[in-house]
Amino acid sequence: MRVPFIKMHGLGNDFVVLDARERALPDLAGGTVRALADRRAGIGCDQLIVLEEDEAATCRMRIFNQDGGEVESCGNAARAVGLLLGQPATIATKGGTIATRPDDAGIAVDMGAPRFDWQAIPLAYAMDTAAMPVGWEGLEQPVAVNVGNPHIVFFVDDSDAVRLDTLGPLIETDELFPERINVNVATVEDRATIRLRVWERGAGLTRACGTGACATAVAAMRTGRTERDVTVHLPGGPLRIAWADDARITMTGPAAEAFRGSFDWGDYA
Ligand SMILES: N[C@@H](CCC[C@H](N)C(=O)O)C(=O)O
Repeated sequence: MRVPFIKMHGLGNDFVVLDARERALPDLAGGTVRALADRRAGIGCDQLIVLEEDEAATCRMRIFNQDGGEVESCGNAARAVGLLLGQPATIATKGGTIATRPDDAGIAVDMGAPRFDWQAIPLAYAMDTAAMPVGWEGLEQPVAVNVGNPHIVFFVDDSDAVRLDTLGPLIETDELFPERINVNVATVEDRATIRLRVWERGAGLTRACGTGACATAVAAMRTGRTERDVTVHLPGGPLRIAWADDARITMTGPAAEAFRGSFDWGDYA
């Protein structure tokens, strides 16, 4: 079976997008996702995205990390799919329904409302998620937030100096996080500007993470570090994040299509 795909990215966080709205795909096993996402032997991507029909929304977006696991949300993929859909659209995900619309700066996404309860992150046991009494080798007192998927945010003097390649996997898999976690290290440059690097659950270091930018901005706003409208600078470029009224988060930034191709399902099944 020949399957067409679209290679897309948001600030360098890249995706293989499969459109199963008109022609259903066979069941996606973790091994198939890993093989397709493999940068040496497969097509290569941080996340595999599958678009399906949805009864209530414009479409459903399923998100698979490079490690094969299916997850709840992906901010950069939301902008990429928003670009494909072209007009104001709603996208159902495991993490909730989000809304996209074209904007002068690319695609604007209504990402929904953040959650802060320890059970909603989720954490293994109760604690204050605004200043968690935990630490890993100098990274201390993080803020936890769920923006459809789980994030922990460390505010540090210089995010570029943090050994995220070794600390990221350690924290991601700590038993405090029953569903593992995305790890953000952020430096507040001023009250409207944040510098951010992200170790993504199931994908490792990426050029950008949209939900990481949302979680970090909300964590900074919630703890009084910034105003309610900030620019978050990731290695791949900037995203604008607003959280005006303690309700829904708006993320605005670019998305791009890189190329289209097709593959033989049997080569990866
Ligand atoms: N790259 C994404 C996030 C993808 C999912 C994440 N790794 C998770 O496991 O929750 C983004 O742009 O938000």
